[in-house]
Amino acid sequence: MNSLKAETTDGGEVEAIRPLPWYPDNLAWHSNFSRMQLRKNQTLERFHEFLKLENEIGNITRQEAVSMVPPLFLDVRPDHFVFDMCAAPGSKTFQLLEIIYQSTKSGSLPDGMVMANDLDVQRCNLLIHQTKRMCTANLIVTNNEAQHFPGCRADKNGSKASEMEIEPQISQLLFDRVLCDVPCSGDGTLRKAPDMWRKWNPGMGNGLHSLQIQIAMRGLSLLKVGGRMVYSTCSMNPVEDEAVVAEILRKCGGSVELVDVSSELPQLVRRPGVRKWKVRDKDLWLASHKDVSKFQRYHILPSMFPSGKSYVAPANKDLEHENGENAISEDGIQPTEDASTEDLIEEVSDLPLERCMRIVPHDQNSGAFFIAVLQKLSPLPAIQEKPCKKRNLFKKNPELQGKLLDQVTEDNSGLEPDSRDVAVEKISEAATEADLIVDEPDEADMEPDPSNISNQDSEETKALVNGETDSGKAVGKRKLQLQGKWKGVDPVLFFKDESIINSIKMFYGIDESFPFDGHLISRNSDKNHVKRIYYVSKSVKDVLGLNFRVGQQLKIASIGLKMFERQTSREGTSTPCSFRISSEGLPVILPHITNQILYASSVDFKHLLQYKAIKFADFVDAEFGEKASKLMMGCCVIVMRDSKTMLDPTKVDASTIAIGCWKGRSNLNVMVTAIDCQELLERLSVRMEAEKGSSVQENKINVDDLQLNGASKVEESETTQLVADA
Ligand SMILES: C[S@@+](CC[C@H](N)C(=O)[O-])C[C@H]1O[C@@H](n2cnc3c(N)ncnc32)[C@H](O)[C@@H]1O
Repeated sequence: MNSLKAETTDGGEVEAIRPLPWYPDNLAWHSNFSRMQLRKNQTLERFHEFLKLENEIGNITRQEAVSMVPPLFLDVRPDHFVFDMCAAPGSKTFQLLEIIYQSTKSGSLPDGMVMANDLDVQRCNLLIHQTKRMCTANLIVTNNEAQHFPGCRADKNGSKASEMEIEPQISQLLFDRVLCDVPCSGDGTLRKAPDMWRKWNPGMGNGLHSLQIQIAMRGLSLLKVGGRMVYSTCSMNPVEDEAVVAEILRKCGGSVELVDVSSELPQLVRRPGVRKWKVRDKDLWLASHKDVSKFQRYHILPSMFPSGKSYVAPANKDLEHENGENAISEDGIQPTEDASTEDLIEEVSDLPLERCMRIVPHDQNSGAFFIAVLQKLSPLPAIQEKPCKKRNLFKKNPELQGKLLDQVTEDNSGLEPDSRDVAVEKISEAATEADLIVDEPDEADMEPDPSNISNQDSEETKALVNGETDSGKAVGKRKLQLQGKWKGVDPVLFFKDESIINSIKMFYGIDESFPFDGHLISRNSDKNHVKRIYYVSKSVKDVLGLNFRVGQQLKIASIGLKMFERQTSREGTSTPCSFRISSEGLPVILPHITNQILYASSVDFKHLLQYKAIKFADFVDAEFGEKASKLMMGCCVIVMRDSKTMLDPTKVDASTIAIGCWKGRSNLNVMVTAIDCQELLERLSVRMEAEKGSSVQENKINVDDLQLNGASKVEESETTQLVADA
């Protein structure tokens, strides 16, 4: 750290890395070094290399500073079930997992979990890659439309689902916390993405407004009463921000509160949300829905304005020219192309939107972000709890349908002759805005009746966690789903092959305290060809035990922690257990392994990492070599001996260094990737130096200062941070 402080580049003082004042426990750091400086200066280059390595391993995450704010306002606890609705590429998901793991002892898993969802498959893959570094059994990654995220029903027949807190009337999985970081026009990133200056136009925000409302509403319907949801965008456009928040507050009619969080994170400089704004459509400023012409009416919605009020044009009154240019409102206000904003009478919202937060770049040298914290006070009005079907819209209100249809047909006299259907669709939208939807789920949305599921089916059904269906009649369809044949998604199956599970338990001497039952997952419906076995936490297991609604498949892209991998034996020898322990899973199962485990001196451990394979006779500690030669053929675990493990070998914690090896006929082979070996060697040299009591040499970065084994964050450039794995 001191060497970084002293560094000068290009003749000028370079500010050393510093903690972000608003991030709790100094866990986020900022640095002003440019990429050029990091490359040119030798000390900084080493620092850069260190950052890259630790980022790859998952000890540090580089991230936009303000992008880390929304999870902080979620007030997440380790036992929380958290839903990250639009999660890719996953920086906030990683942060949420870190918080959940914060006070969890090594070798045990937190009680909570994170469900991270994103619609975009490729971005989902980035998210999976990003969160893989966390090595967590408490994560489900899904690939669904957030606004139609499947609901699920509690299994009333005593499955684990019943242990979860489920609102009885709604009977679906509910979350303690929801992060709703919606897709937005992204103008808040203009500083770091100058390209945005050319691409941006106000239509981008207008086009996203409805989707943002739908996603936020779905988030609130999946939130527990008493739970918190954070709505955020990296846009400063009120149409995507305050207008969305105002509309959801109106729709929720008192069941949701916009929380005043002015006393939380006091060092974060923020500005209050706005209560008045105008809406831009192409080159027109619109102050109220009154100003909206009939041609604009289908993309400029009442909810975009501060009052949220809809003004339907009076019949037979032509409010604008045929070409739709200059709209004249009922008040006679005529916005023109060069209308100045002062000419228009502004609406002011009567909602406490000043409780929203606007973070602007020039306040604390960051990107821009909008954040609103919402709390669910009571169940939402029934109408909002389920996604609605437009075709059922007027089932209970044919009169209204007739009235609106007449009006639309009249209003749309200029439309193509066959556009009546389009018009009906538009009425549906208008009615949705006016909360006139009659919510009647059609058959495909009906919940399966658990009493229709036989015992055997029930087992099978529980085994299938990816898109269950059972109406009693639809067994054929369900069988197909059980085999995981639906498009593009691997099935998620509980792994129950007793012979394999027992061979693993016996071989590694896994003690009884380690819960296997129902925690193992495979993604291959052919039992004989299971290559990987994943481990899931109790929380994830419980979610999988729920019955997701018929027709609403939960598309699971990734789940749990890769714990065991099938290993064909080397040297043609047979081994009693065909599954090796994967590096990712090792920290979780390590405290429970009693066979095939040895403790090596730091010197021998270092040699293993350096040379990757060592003959038994070549170990410095001959006794260790002897013990290694007596291990069973196959996978084994080598732990680095330190003062703690010397006294009690079962005392492993976050600082314990262990690797998977292969015990062959004459040597031990390391089964760790090259990058992991490199990181472990770095860590080892720091540890060995510390043990020797010697101070760290000059010009060498003290990685402990940077909290190598967790917990530091450093900003690489103006807008990039490094977040450590807690
Ligand atoms: C602002 S980004 C999310 C950033 C993310 N929370 C993070 O911190 O890394 C918005 C994400 O929403 C996704 N998205 C867009 N439409 C969606 C939808 N209908 N349902 C779910 N995700 C959607 C996009 O693919 C994009 O990854």
